Amino acid sequence: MAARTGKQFIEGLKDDREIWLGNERVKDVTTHPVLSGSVRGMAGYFDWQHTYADDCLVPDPVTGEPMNASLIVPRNAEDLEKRHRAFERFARYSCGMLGRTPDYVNVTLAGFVARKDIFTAKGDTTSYDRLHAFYREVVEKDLSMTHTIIQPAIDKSIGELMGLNGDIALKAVGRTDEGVIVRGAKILATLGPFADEIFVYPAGPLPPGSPVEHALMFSIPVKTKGVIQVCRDHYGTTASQADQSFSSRFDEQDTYVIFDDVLVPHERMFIDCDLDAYNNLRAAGWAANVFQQTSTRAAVKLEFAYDLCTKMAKIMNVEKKPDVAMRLGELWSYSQLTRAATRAAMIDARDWGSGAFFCDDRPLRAVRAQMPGWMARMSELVKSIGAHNLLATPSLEAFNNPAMQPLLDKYMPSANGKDAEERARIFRLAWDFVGSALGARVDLYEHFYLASQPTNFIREHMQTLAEGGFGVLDEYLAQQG
Ligand SMILES: Cc1cc2nc3c(=O)[nH]c(=O)nc-3n(C[C@H](O)[C@H](O)[C@H](O)COP(=O)(O)OP(=O)(O)OC[C@H]3O[C@@H](n4cnc5c(N)ncnc54)[C@H](O)[C@@H]3O)c2cc1C
Repeated sequence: MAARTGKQFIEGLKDDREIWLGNERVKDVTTHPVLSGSVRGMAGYFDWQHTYADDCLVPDPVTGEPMNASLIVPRNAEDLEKRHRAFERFARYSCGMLGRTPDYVNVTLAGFVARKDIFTAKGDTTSYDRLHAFYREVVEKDLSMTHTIIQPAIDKSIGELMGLNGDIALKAVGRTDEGVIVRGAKILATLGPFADEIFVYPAGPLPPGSPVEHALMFSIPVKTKGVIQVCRDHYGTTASQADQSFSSRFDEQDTYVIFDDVLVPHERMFIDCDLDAYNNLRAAGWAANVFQQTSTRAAVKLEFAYDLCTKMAKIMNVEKKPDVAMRLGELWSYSQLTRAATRAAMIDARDWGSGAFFCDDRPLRAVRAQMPGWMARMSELVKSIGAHNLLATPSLEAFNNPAMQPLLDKYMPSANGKDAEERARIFRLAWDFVGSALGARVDLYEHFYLASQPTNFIREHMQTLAEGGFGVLDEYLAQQG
């Protein structure tokens, strides 16, 4: 089965996965009253790839069947261009509100597959063969993957694998003929309850001297015995799509994952207690590969925010008022800087080794480091432009009520000649975007999903320091004689 439909995606979720929501073990995520709206939203993504097949699907080079373009193993500029079109189209499905549509982890996996050299550095191809076989399974079954890669550092005063942190962190604790037994936790797994596979791979290098048992990379079905997912409160609602366009469909959920003595079959273990492979993988172009997807989503989301804010301003007749125009221009600049960085990164793409053709990572890393700040500012701008109007928003169902409708039409119209219903629709959408419970969660997501802003700034400076800076100062000083 190649590129699935929404219906096929939903069928795939009907199993005995262990998902806890509050104190309830969810029997079936697809029919659960609180979660089913999210299932519908994610099913829509799978239908979307067929609706926009020209952008989202490419022929699988092995079978010729349609395949999600995010699974292309990138070998040249044309591959990057094709998958860029898919990222763009997928981001437009939710206007960037869904951070973890399956193309995110697909592109990660395809990037790892492109770096065969890292897995075969010691002359053994077993790990790579397993990874490649898994990749083929993802392509042919169009599986949806979550990833969970961060150690649950509970005590932030010590290292991520020290003391209590090390006790809780995921590690190999035993072996059988069938595979490796793993125990411990990881944070978080966005999309976890709605994924087919849970993919664990290196988040960053482990400190020198770390126990090798933590150096793991594998993927297993979400339904595997012992994989326990603890949900946060769900912010998806049962409201109509018209009233809460995002919250009714796009809460992708974030779970805390416990691996309670889980058997990982050998054929699904890609890095088995190998510190070198673990520590080298991320430096082998991970950011250059994945940030093409994340920056494309960010650009779409920022452009959506610009359009939304401009529409709100027009409804109030203030789109040319200097203080509002200044804020709209600020928002525009974030969106276009993100676009420009993505395009520049694609233009300067190169072979990173082993024929892996990834973007130039520098513009993408720069944008990534800024993005938590830009997204926070975006939320602030939506709120400052929308102001009280974000709450003066009758339900769209109220317009069907003969007693309410004339009142709403008379007292809550737009300033620009559009009707009251249009006004309510736009301001409701804006509130759902940044002010609802889901909006607050998405704000947190943007702050942390690719590490916090301080972590990014520090990392980029340290890398540039190690590379010797830009050389501009030395060149100038040399001119002075
Ligand atoms: C909604 C959401 C979804 C997520 N989904 C996933 C997922 O699907 N898979 C996954 O593996 N992980 C996921 N994560 C986890 C994410 O990877 C971590 O949150 C991330 O690694 C940051 O770690 P942290 O939360 O401990 O924050 P930290 O980076 O420790 O930051 C905590 C605070 O300390 C500040 N700070 C950090 N370092 C410094 C410094 N050096 N100097 C000054 N201040 C500093 C930060 O600004 C912040 O205020 C998700 C997180 C969120 C919030």
